[in-house]
Amino acid sequence: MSKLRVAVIGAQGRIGSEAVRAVEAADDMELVAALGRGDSLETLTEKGVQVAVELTHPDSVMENLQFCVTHGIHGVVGTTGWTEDRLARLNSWLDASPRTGVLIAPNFSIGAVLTMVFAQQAARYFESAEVVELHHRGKADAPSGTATRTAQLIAAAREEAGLPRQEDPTTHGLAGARGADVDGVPVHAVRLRGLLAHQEVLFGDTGETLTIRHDSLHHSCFMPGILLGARRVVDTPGLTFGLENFLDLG
Ligand SMILES: NC(=O)C1=CN([C@@H]2O[C@H](COP(=O)(O)OP(=O)(O)OC[C@H]3O[C@@H](n4cnc5c(N)ncnc54)[C@H](OP(=O)(O)O)[C@@H]3O)[C@@H](O)[C@H]2O)C=CC1
Ligand SMILES: O=C(O)C1=N[C@H](C(=O)O)C[C@H](O)C1
Repeated sequence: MSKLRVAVIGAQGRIGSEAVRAVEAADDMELVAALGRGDSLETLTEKGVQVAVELTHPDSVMENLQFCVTHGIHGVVGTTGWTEDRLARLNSWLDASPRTGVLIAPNFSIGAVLTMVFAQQAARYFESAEVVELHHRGKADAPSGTATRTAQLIAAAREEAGLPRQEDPTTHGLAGARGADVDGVPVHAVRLRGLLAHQEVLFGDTGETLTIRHDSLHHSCFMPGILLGARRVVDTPGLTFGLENFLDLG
């Protein structure tokens, strides 16, 4: 069987360099391009790339994906900073290229995906919920894509269960002290040298709290998810949001 022809965009970055090694080590894949800033996207078509793994920057991802989708190259996207407007633009490119698939994964690590699933399950049972995400000092976006997605899932689960929007009793405070409001769920972002990627989801009700914590300790934790995404996206046209869609979570 022929090997999947894969490119990594953002190949010199923290996660991109790890992805290059992971694709090179995968028996069923061939790394045919490793692009950094300033490299021509035409390389992707010249090398016959089937799947581009996009791990760059919120300022770069849209241009890269527009090129990929319009040239029928599938995308596995870890880059964060997604908004409704950006998703709508991506969907319009996909509509015009109906056989092309794009996976956007706010987080490729199994533990982080499970954190989101568990948070979604717990949300209906607690009066209050907040998210704290902690990352390395080099991160461009806040809150993280994972924390944003987690808060959105919690908010949706609360709404489905008929819970009211959380009321904030704060009447005196500094701007930002209560975090960012993501669909009514406060999200707090910490940036600290020495950290990689960590998240705590805090739930509280009368007389008890529940904390769900996940720690990414090395970029290798994202690699099985990236490889799975590359294998699955070629048979999954359109936009898939979240790695959980490619996992058999029951
Ligand atoms: N979904 C997930 O599981 C994960 C997602 N991420 C996300 O991945 C993204 C990258 O993170 P990280 O590796 O830490 O960031 P880095 O800054 O370490 O790496 C990004 C790399 O992309 C390069 N780059 C920027 N623009 C382009 C472009 N147009 N073409 C090619 N290369 C480009 C940068 O070059 P230069 O240095 O010149 O700017 C840099 O080498 C972030 O959005 C982060 O949130 C990270 C980890 C896990
Ligand atoms: O920038 C990072 O490092 C990470 N970004 C992703 C996010 O924004 O959620 C995934 C993980 O947290 C690492």
